[in-house]
Amino acid sequence: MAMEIKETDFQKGVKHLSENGASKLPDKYILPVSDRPNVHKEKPDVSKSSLRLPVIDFGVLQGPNRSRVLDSLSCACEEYGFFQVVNHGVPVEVIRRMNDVSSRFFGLPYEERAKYMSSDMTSPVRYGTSLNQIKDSVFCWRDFLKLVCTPLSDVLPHWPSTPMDFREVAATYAKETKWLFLRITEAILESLGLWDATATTPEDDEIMKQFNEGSQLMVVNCFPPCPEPDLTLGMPPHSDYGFLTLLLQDQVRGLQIQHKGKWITVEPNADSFVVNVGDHLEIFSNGRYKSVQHRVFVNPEKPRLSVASLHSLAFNSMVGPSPKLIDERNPRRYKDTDFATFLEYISSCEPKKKNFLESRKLT
Ligand SMILES: O=C(O)CCC(=O)C(=O)O
Ligand SMILES: [Fe+2]
Repeated sequence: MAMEIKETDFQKGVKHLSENGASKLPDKYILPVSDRPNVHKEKPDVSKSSLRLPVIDFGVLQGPNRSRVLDSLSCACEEYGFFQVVNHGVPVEVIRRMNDVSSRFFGLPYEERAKYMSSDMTSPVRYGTSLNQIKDSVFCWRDFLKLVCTPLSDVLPHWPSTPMDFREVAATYAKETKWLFLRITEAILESLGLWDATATTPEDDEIMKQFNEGSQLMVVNCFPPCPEPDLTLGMPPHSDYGFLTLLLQDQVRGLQIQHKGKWITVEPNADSFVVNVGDHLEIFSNGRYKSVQHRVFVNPEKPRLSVASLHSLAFNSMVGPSPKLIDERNPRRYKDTDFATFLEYISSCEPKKKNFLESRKLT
């Protein structure tokens, strides 16, 4: 790279570096050999290293053959911790507009994006780079915009005001994904024997009320082209904190999940949502459904964008294994947890070196 790169440049993020013509990856991003993605050098044998996630047809789920889809759903959550939802009912136009406004946001001049930078983890909007730009010793090749979505009317005035249609488009997208999350959650609870779509009880209504009033966070991830993608990652291995994540990824490959001890690339599928089990659902299901580690590799030519919508119970509520899933054969496997415990845990050390879920396991 022609220019000399200073710490202040790293803090400005990877969009800034890539726009300033970085032709070599700065040391700040170079991972130890054992942590590198290893996907660009070898010509991947697609059948071995990539995967089409189990497909959940949402239209069929809402019809007379629901039970068949519930079986596939529970297999997917047990075996992969990931599935894709097709025929999901979120209008294609809502998705297209969200992708479009997100890329226009990242196309704004750096100064405009930087208005939303904050080190306050609870801020309703937070723009930044890497995973934790204060603590990470090695940076990852990712910029992000985090939007707290609950309660929407309180947070909306804090969201970016440029591009002009940002708030309207992102709020519509947030509402649509919340609706889909609630319907998928009903199916997940039913697949665990904890909810019945044909005969809901006051107890069922109460649990869905808690999810309805739960918290939602959206993260727009921007992965610009990277000069030496073999040496770094867009996101290091992690699991998602909440109950479920609904992920919109574009047509550029990048997402990999841990499956049978290997990193497997998830094949993008247009117009579908990738949904994954988060730490809270693993705990709530007493270990039956798996919150699986995943990571993102980056690309030498193509920019990649993803929008993750993360859903959990309200920030102050406790999550523990459902009493109905604990018995003599299945003893309680996790301690109860809440958001404060999580924040305390991740701020105690470099996040990617730690595994919150492991710390919740009873041995
Ligand atoms: O970009 C992706 O495919 C994954 C993003 C992700 O894992 C996250 O935002 O937690
Ligand atoms: Fe994730």
